[in-house]
Amino acid sequence: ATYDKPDDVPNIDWDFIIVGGGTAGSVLANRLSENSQFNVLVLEAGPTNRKVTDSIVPGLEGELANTLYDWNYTTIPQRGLNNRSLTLRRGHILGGSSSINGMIYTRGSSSDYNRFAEYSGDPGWGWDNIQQYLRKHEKFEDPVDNHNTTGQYDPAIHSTTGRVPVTLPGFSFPQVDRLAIQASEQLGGDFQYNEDMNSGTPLGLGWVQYTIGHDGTRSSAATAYLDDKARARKNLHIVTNSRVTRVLPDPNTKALTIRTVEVRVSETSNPVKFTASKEVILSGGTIGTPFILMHSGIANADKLRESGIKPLLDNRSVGRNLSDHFFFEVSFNVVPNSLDLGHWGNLSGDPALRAEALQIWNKNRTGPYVEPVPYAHLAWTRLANNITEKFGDPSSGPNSAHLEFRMGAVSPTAYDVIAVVVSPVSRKSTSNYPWITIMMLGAPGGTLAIGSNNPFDEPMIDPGFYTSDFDLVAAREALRSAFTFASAPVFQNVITGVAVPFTNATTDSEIDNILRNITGTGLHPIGTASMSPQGANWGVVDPDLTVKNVTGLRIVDASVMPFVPCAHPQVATYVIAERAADLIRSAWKRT
Ligand SMILES: Cc1cc2nc3c(=O)[nH]c(=O)nc-3n(C[C@H](O)[C@H](O)[C@H](O)COP(=O)(O)OP(=O)(O)OC[C@H]3O[C@@H](n4cnc5c(N)ncnc54)[C@H](O)[C@@H]3O)c2cc1C
Repeated sequence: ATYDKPDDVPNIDWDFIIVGGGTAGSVLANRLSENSQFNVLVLEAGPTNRKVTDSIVPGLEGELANTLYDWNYTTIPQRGLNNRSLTLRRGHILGGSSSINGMIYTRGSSSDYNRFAEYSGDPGWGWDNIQQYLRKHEKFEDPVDNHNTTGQYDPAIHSTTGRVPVTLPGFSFPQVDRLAIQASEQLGGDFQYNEDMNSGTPLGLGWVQYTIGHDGTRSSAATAYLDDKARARKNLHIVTNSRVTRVLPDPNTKALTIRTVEVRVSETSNPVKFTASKEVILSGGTIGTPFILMHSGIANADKLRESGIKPLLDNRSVGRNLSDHFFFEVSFNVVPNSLDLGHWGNLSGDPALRAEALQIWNKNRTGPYVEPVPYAHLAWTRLANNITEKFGDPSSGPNSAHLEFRMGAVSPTAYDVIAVVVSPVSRKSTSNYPWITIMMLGAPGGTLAIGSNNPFDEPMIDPGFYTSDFDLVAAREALRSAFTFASAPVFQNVITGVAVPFTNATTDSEIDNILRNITGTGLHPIGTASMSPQGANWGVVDPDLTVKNVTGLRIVDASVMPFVPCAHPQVATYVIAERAADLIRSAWKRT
């Protein structure tokens, strides 16, 4: 059943309460309620995903920014970015960020998962073991336009029996696609063709895959895991517009036990409480989960006291270790009419064309709106060894990338350039948890946005881009690689030169200043409630994702990843949630 306010929820003995019906939360809701013995309650702060056209139509993804469906976070001014603040979008809707994201489907490298396993001491997070969860999660389908996909992906490594529809681009500019493939053939090396970047070895250039179905609609955790069949289960109850402000301790137990949540619809509404007999599972995401923990008194006790919050448990890792990707765009001017974009050349700039694209999508689910901005190819590359030797290697191993390039004849603002979007994988410091980035509870000498103890205040988010030498060196190298790509002979009669703002930049310091002015967040923050080995005195959760030194509380979302994978992280999030469901079910089978 679904409800749109907590007051309507019937009085039931809950086994599990899931906080956040986002990417991971929706997976858990489905998998745990497969057992009809378990009563499952999902509390989601945002509204329903149903009938939200901008979420359903892939081409309208950009329209979701800064709406009711977005938490609309802003980072604190970034020292490394000439003091600019960045917008940090997060889904505020059933399905969470999977309902508003860019739908790019990338698994990362095998060593990304093997590093999770080694770091946590649990081989279950390794690449071999997660294959079963990839199979449960993915449902590969033919692309919308039914084109011949031979050589564009490797069917042997994809599942057609999971829940989330995934496909290849179903709308393309064939001439532009040929240019990318020819450039790959001509350049080889970093840009050599990789038939399927989701094999565990992502390096090279290949075709992008999307969480979009054969029917040309977005597949999200909500559409795939909270479908009509799941919603009809008598033991699954989903309530939207319900913001969890705190989790509360059981006053009757000696050891810290947390199975109660406090919910408020608005800042002025009365709190409503729900209690689970088995577990409360936090799936509020990389920002939402540590935010709830902090307001509940689980974080650095000194910082909590400074904010007027009574500490329950002193855990200095909560909210730290945030890692994200950063990105910038490099555009190249082209010879007029050298790109064959047919009718759609000015899609992003012409409202009439956009209306037409939507009309076509509505009529038969085809046309340019079957995709977000149509980048047909991605490339994943590594930095040179002399750089990683000097600055350390933030990647998980030699088959893992440092840089991602998204290439196409499109940029978010124009279709008449060759655009290469570059996402260097951000630096991850080598020691444990030094990279504080959600500084909700105070930077040294700073003031706090939640010093008021008000869970409706904004968190202070600090991704810390370009505060280490590595970041700028990596970004400069990424820019050089983009130039290398554009120098492929196949572009000789197409590209006339790099566009603004890089046109006249020659020295490192000029380039650095531009990078500081244009770099944004890749929208991939992870790690603020990271897993660590069982019994470690750092980290937030054990490898089974139970919160350290607390009974009854688990965390399942992107915040538990100790490292950001060399990938857009939704697949890793889905996989973590699928495995977590197994861990939870087996934990409660034994009792
Ligand atoms: C605009 C955008 C584009 C992206 N593009 C891509 C992409 O193309 N490919 C890719 O792989 N990844 C992409 N990502 C990242 C990816 O979507 C996320 O990493 C992933 O979905 C995170 O899943 P999660 O379960 O951790 O959090 P979320 O999916 O964000 O779920 C958290 C849920 O908890 C709810 N919540 C939070 N706090 C509370 C509270 N106090 N009470 C109740 N509910 C609460 C939220 O409303 C939300 O529904 C993108 C993200 C964004 C925002």
